Formats: sequence, C-alpha cells, structure tokens
Amino acid sequence: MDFQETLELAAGLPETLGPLVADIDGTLTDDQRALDPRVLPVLRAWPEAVVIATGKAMPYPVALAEFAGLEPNVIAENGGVALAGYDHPVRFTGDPEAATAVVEEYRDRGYSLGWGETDLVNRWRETEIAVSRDSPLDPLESIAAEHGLVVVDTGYAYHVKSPDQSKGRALEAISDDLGVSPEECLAVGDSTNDVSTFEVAGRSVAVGNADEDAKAAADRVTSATFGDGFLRAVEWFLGREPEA
Ligand SMILES: O=C(O)COP(=O)(O)O
Ligand SMILES: [Mg+2]
Repeated sequence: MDFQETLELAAGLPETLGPLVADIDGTLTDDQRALDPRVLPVLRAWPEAVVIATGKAMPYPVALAEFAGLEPNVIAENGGVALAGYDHPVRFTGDPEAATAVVEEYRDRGYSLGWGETDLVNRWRETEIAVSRDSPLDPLESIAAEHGLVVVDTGYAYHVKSPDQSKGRALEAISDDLGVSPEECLAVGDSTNDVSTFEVAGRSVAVGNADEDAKAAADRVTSATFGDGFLRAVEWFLGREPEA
C-alpha cells in the first residue's frame, strides 16, 4: 500500500468502527524496528479511542501517541502500566521488587541484561524488566520461577514479569476510564504478548510476521507483514477482503 492509498484509507474510516488496540514492535514498525510512517495517517484519523499496547516502557507509547496526534491511551510493560488519557490515574500491576531481585540474581551468576553501558530499555520501567535475547534464557527462567515470575519472549526481548500481568488484563482495567468495552475493540499484534489482547478484544488480527501463538489466537492473519500487515488488518476491519 503506497502512502497515497494510506491517506485514502484514513480518510474513509467510518465513525463507528470501534476502538483500536495496536501493538508497536512488529506491528506498527518495519522489519528494522523503525516506525512505518504509513501507519500514522490511519492512527491519527481513527474515529474512536486508539490504545497503544506494548511491552516497552511507558515513555515509548506515550511519545508515539503524542507525536501521532493522539491522546496517550497506553498499555506499557506488557500491562504493568496503563493509562487512559490525561484525566485518569496511571494503573499498575506486577511485582517490581521480585523483578529486581531476579535481575540481581541473574547478574550475580555472571549474566548481563545485554543492553550495553546505557540501558534505555529498562531505564523507565516500573513493573517488569526486559533482558536482551542475546543473553541466556534458561537461567533467567529458573530464577524468575523461584520468585514467582514468568519470562515472556516477544521476539524482541525476554520480559520478566508477574504471571497476572498482561496487555489484555490492562485493557480491561482501563476500559471504564476509556469509556469503551474490550469487546468493542479491534486489536492488531504480532507476538505472544498480544494473545491476551486478542482474547478480550472483539476482533483481532495477527500480522504476517507474527509468532505462532499470536497467529493461533487471532481471528485473522494477514499475509502482509509489519506495517503493511497493520494496514491490511484495518482494511479487514472495514469489511474489505484485501488478500487471498
Ligand atoms: O518490548 C517488546 O519486547 C515488544 O514490544 P511490543 O509489545 O510493542 O511488540
Ligand atoms: Mg509486538
């Protein structure tokens, strides 16, 4: 889909499509993790609430929302942190002390989080910790289990988090603040951390690059990948059959 077609798609969105819940990495990005600029006109023109739901720390989706011209409706840290707009509190779930203890023990055993000298991945995290996929997974999982936590592999990082922390639960938690019900929502994602969103949203699409968990949980899988897949998902929400 070229940029002109994206503008046409944005201009043709009906008023009553439903709120949108969009993942960032792998869904609004290209294969280099850069934001696909073609998604911006569609996000900005979306007629109802747009929720950016990510495993990243809160400043990332807040900045994305604001630079896209949207209110900051965000789910960050795989549901550990959630906010609906400017007039509601930030809601937290998770066990940050346990996540910190896991990291300390992981480091004591000689492993590193793998993000280099200046770790911007965890700098603003409040409920979970993310570890590079270049670092060893097995010891991370066993230490996490000792502390009652789980490790989720999004394809972009290992996230050490509480088992009851998920994007889907966070969506339920802020739905009153948003003034929407999760069943009205249209969700797009690419990874196992989007499965909980797909379970509570009314309709869900996994983009073509999605992992097997996300594909299995979604109502629909696009053959297009990354930002292209997101745009095709929007077409499907509009009732079009864009692809075979
Ligand atoms: O932070 C990650 O590992 C993945 O982020 P995402 O949920 O926006 O895809
Ligand atoms: Mg993703």
